[in-house]
Parts: sequence; structure tokens; C-alpha cells
Amino acid sequence: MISLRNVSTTFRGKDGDFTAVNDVSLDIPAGSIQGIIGFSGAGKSTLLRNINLLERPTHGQVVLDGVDLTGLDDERLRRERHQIGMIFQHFNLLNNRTALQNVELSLKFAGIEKAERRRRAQEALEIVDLAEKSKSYPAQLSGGQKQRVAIARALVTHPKVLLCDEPTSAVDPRTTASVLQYIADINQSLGITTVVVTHELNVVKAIADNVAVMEDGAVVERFDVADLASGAFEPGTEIGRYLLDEEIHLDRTPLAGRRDPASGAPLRGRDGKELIHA
Ligand SMILES: Nc1ncnc2c1ncn2[C@@H]1O[C@H](COP(=O)(O)OP(=O)(O)OP(=O)(O)O)[C@@H](O)[C@H]1O
Repeated sequence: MISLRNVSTTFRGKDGDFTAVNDVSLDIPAGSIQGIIGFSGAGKSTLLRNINLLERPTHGQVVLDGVDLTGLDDERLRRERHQIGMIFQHFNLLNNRTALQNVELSLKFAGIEKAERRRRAQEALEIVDLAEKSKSYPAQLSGGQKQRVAIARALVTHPKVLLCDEPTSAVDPRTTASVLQYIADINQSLGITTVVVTHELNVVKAIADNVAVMEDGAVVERFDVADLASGAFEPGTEIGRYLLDEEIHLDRTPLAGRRDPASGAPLRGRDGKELIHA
């Protein structure tokens, strides 16, 4: 079980402080798949990085199976982190290492000796059906295969938790289904608690048990995917309604006179001048 308790993250900048995650409390049951959905800038990735303390929260606690990670010293935290694997939108593989060497690297950091590293890395590549690509370099692999190597790298330390940051945003729709299938199968067969950040409703619908909707750093809605499918869940916020409505909404009002939603300033063209023509 992962418990986020009143987690907030504020970044300090030249132009003042910015709170990317604002007082989030969320319990993620062991073995479940939790989706986190929201628009760009909602704070999803920051919250995900709060879970393994890649981004240390400014306030609040992150409790994994009863251990408060935020209260650990560096050495203890380093050990606990081996229980948390992570995959990223752009795979983050080292281009000058083979698939096998990329997977092995996590074990090197964990201090495992070479023969054992090799055996476990091979085994992890087998789980994602890439044993025959172990000697390939990332440039020789498709996007989906690269993400599967990244999944193997995350799994090789036998984590309890798998964090997925936009795992399918850089691959085509068919590959998306395959990557999600691997994540779902691994969750089922190994019982790994999984957290998936995405801006795509289809992704959470396909894979998640529970979903948290984020806006401006806060969790504004939660629902069970089963309730969404059965029609028992109705979003109670505008952002929820918008996100759960898959159509793309374009603002077709003339550009001239439109304002930047963030700053409220009139929109400007590339030349920096205010737009005056529709
Ligand atoms: N290291 C940082 N320093 C300052 N601001 C940051 C930092 N990291 C993130 N932010 C800001 O925090 C806000 C939330 O960012 P975050 O990446 O968590 O959002 P997101 O919902 O994952 O968006 P996206 O889907 O675009 O990745 C953004 O406004 C971002 O600019």
C-alpha cells in the first residue's frame, strides 16, 4: 500500500514560488493499478516523482508498506528505492549499451555481482519477450521494444511498485496496447502496485483500477474505472467532465481578441504583435 499524506511540492524560482502539488492525500492499495490523469502542467509527473522521492515533497509524507520514506536517511532511502521501479515517456535508455547492459545497470547500482546480474537481466528481458534482442542497441529497437527494455530494467530489482510516467505517449496506438498489456500482465502475475500517469483517458480506461484526476496540483476527482464503465460514476467537476469526454474541443472563435488563458494577456503573433486579424 502506498499512502500519500498531505503531499505538497513547491518549486522556488526567480519569479517566486510555484506549488506544483498541493496537499494531495491518496491511498493506493497493494497490487492495484492507479491512474493519474490531468492536463499538461496539472502536477501529475511531480506527484509521481514524489512517490520515489526523485522529487522530495516540501510537505507531507509518502508511506510505503508502513515505512515513511520522507523520514529516512539517505542510505536507508537508497535501499528502499530499489523496491520502486520507474519507466518514462522517452524510455531513458543508454544508447551506447545493449538492451541487456541497460537492464543490468540497475543491478550494478544495487551491488549485485556480475554473473547474477546477467542471469537476472536475461530473465527480465524474457518477461517482456525480448530475450532475442538482448545484444541489440536502443537504436536498433522500435519504440515499443525500447519501452519493454525499460520495463525489464524497472523489474529487474524485483520492485513492489512500478511508476509509469506517460509510458505510451511516444508510441503509436497499436504499440500503446502492447505496452499496456505488458504492464497489466506484470501487475497481475507479479502483484506489483502500479501507478500510471497519463493525459489519455483511453490509457486509464484500459489499464487502471482507480483513477485520480488532477488540476492545478490538487486531486479534484477520484473514480473506479468499473464505475465509469457501468455509468455509475458521473464526474462532479468541469475538468472531470472535459477529460471524460473524449472529443477534441477546439476554440473556433477568432484569434484576434482571444486571451492567453494563463496570463490573461492578449494573444500575440510570432512577430510579438497583438493579433488583429481573425
Ligand atoms: N523542477 C521544477 N522547477 C520549477 N517548476 C517545475 C519543476 N518541475 C515541474 N515544474 C512545474 O510544475 C508544474 C507541474 O509540472 P508536472 O510536470 O508535474 O505536470 P504534468 O501534469 O506532469 O504535465 P505534463 O503532462 O506536461 O508532463 C508545471 O507548471 C511545471 O512547469
